[in-house]
Amino acid sequence: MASNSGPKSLNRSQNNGSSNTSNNSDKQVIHTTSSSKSSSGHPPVRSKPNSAKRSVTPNSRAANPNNNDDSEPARVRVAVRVRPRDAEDLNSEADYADCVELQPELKRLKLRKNNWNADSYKFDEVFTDSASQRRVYEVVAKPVVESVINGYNGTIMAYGQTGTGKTYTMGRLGKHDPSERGIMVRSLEDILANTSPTLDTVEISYLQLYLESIQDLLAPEKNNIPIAEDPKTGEVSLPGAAVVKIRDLDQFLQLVQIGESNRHAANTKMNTESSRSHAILMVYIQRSSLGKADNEVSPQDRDSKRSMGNNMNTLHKSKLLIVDLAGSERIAKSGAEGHMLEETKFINLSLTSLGKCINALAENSSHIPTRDSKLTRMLRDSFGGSARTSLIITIGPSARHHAETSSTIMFGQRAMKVVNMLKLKEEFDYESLCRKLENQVDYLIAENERQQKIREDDKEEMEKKLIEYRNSFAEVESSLDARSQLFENENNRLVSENQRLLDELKLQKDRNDVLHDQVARLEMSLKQSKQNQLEGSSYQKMLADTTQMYEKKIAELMEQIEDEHSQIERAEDQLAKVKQMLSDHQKSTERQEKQEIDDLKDKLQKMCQVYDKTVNDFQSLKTENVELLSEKATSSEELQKLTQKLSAEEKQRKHMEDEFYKLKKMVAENVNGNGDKSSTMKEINGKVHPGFGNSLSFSRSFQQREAIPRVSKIFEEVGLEKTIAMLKSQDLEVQIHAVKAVANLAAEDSNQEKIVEEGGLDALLMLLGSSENTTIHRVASGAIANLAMSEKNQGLIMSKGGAHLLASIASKTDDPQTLRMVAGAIANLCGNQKLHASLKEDGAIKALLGMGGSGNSDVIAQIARGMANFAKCESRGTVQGYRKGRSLLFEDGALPWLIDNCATNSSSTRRHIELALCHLAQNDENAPDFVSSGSVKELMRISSESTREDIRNLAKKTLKLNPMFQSEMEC
Ligand SMILES: Nc1ncnc2c1ncn2[C@@H]1O[C@H](COP(=O)(O)OP(=O)(O)OP(=O)(O)O)[C@@H](O)[C@H]1O
Repeated sequence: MASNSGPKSLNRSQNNGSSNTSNNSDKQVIHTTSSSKSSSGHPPVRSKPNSAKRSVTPNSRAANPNNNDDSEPARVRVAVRVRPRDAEDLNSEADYADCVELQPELKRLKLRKNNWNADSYKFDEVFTDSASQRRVYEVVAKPVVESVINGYNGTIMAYGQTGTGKTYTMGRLGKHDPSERGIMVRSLEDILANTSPTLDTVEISYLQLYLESIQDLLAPEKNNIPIAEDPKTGEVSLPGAAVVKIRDLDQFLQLVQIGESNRHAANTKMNTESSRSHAILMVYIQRSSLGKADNEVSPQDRDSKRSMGNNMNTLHKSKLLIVDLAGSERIAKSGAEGHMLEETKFINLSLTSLGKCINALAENSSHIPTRDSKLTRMLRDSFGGSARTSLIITIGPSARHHAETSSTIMFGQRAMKVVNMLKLKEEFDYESLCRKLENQVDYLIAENERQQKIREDDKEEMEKKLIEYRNSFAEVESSLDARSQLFENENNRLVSENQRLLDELKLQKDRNDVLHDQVARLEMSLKQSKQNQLEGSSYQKMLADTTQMYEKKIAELMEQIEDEHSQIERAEDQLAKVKQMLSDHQKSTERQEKQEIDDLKDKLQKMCQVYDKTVNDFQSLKTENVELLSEKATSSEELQKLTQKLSAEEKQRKHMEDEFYKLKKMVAENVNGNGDKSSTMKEINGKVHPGFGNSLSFSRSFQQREAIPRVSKIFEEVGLEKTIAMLKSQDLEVQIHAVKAVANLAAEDSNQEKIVEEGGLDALLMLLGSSENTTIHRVASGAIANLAMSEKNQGLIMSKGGAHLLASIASKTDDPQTLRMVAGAIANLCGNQKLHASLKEDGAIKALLGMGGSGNSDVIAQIARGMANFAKCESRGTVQGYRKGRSLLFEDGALPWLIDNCATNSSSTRRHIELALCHLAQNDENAPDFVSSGSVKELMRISSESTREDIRNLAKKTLKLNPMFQSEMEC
């Protein structure tokens, strides 16, 4: 009930006109604002009357969809209840029909005006005399109770004539029969069931307003309790009243019982049990949002908590007033006198005042006379305020009280027009928050002190450890410095050592290659020597024949001398002696030569062994580079020893030659005395080739150890010209001896020019073309190979069809030695770029590659050398710009041959092949062949795996410069 001093906005009346007729009442509107509300228009409350366990409805606080600042309009709800007829009514044979006609299904009540006329009134509910206490509670009180539990203020009030059942409806305790329990008990039952005994608080005050004095029914000594009003909110409170916290329903029942006993009751004529005071039960509920799970707190509460920075305890404070008004009877009718009259006046005063306020509210008056009585002051919030209010008006059935009944009905009708604005009251629990913060501060202070103590205790220990750590760190640091320096020194040493080893390795490789070439040549010489050795017997025979021829000539001379100087016996004797001496010496020489040959054979055998050992050593050197130095030293030492031995042998041989010439000279001198015949010998000696007998290279000397004494005699006799002429001999044996002699001479550079001049080259080529003898082929090819080392001779060989002849020989034989010689000859020719086209045209390149089919490593080595020579010349020509076009080698299948043989075990051969590939790859016009044949991979392998750094660099450079190779590498 808002007063003029209260907020104007809270004064609302439903402007739907009068409801005293059925037509008007149909226009009434009941406002509902929440979909969660029950059918009665209020949020549901779970009722557990018989349950000892108290629980909170999870969503009970979500009833108000509006936020805290919004108000919700709610009209005062009014129900009418008719008391059953009592004994007096029965005695007077009063009938309802004489006064009211109930239409509960229509929620209407007809008040009979006379026998033919009645007024119909619409209420929110109409209870007949048979309505149960439970139903009345469910319909009238429970919605208000739910609202209060949810934080709104609420009022449930009974208004009616004395004896019509107000106290029965509101205050019945039902101690013996729970079904008899009235609204007070049932309300507390629901409140306790839906609040938390630990988090929420339920308290009550029980008062009566008697003679405009507020008395405390729980503390009767408290009388005339003043009403306090908050000037800002208009909140009414009774600070002097006892407030008792309710633990359970039994406690509440006891308290109410106590209060009832203290309630003043006076007999009146109308009702000896009549209540002469307004009884007011005030229930205070305080609910905390703390300690609840989010699903137990309404969204609004959660939002509110968040907006407060969380952890702020939100308190919902609400108040329920359950008012059992004193009876509203007429003074005259009640017959009250004296004190009772005074009571009645005050009762009527307060009720009249309440009626006026309600009328004013119903008529939307600007003045609400709330201050006219303490009752209206106390109920200020219940009518026109922020509380949800339900009013139950009680009427009797008797027509005798028609006027009171009518008055009561009209009171109820007017009350129905009052609309309150419900407002959720929420405040923060600063007290508990303060307590909590204080506790937290205490805890933090204690924790801080504890931590401080721990830190102080640890500080000294930490400082000690810090000093220790620093010392340790310094030690470690200096140790690290020392180790770092050590590592750096060691690293530098290793780097330089590595570089030195690399240099040494490179040197050793170079030496190895040189040595390998020497060994190859040595091997070739040895093989030739072997061959010569095999043919030694023929030379011996020839020597014997020669000797025999000399003896014959000597004999002839002697006969001539005898004929001419037969008389000179002394001379004959002397000659005989000389002859004897010569004979002896010849025999001796033969023995010596035989012995020499045997010795040379032994030495050759030993040398072969040394050679084999050297080869083995070199093989080991290839795989174990570490042993290279020692092995090479051994080999070199052995070779040096052999060279020295051979040199000694050569000296010995020369010595024997000199002795032999001396003897012959002596013979000659002794024969003719004046040396006339010596001219023949001189002539012979003069025809000896100037190079013959000169100091030769190691290999050359070695080859000639057996042959030279005999060959020298041949040349002494026939000379180079005749020897070359002997190449054309019909006698195969002579041809063979001659070709071998020429071949031996051709091995020496200084002899080559002379050989060519004397027609040796032509003769050799002729032999290649005409002879079918394998030895001739092999030896002649070898000789041509040697001659082909000279650029001048290369041109001659080619111009004389040498390449074609060599190719022809290659196609005829499968003798590896012959093939090796032929391949070597062609390989030498390949080193002359001017001859390339002819070589190709003459089939020499094809023949060269074809010889690889022999599988002989020596032949393959010569082919590889030829390819390298050819490719190198082409590359040089291309770079210098005098050559263009794709390599001539490719047409004869050189590239696949090179790729196929690239993995050879021979390092020398492999090096030649790698060189050939790299040179070929330098010509851009060869690149498509490389790409299409997949040979770029081999170039990539060479660039990273070749044992020769210069070849690796050449391959890298080639790959880098050619875009086709680059794109192929990216693929
Ligand atoms: N609905 C009811 N069912 C049965 N008995 C009832 C009912 N209503 C009232 N009574 C009985 O009627 C009598 C009067 O009721 P009650 O004392 O509650 O009236 P009242 O309106 O409170 O009167 P007063 O204003 O004088 O206090 C009581 O004996 C009560 O038990």
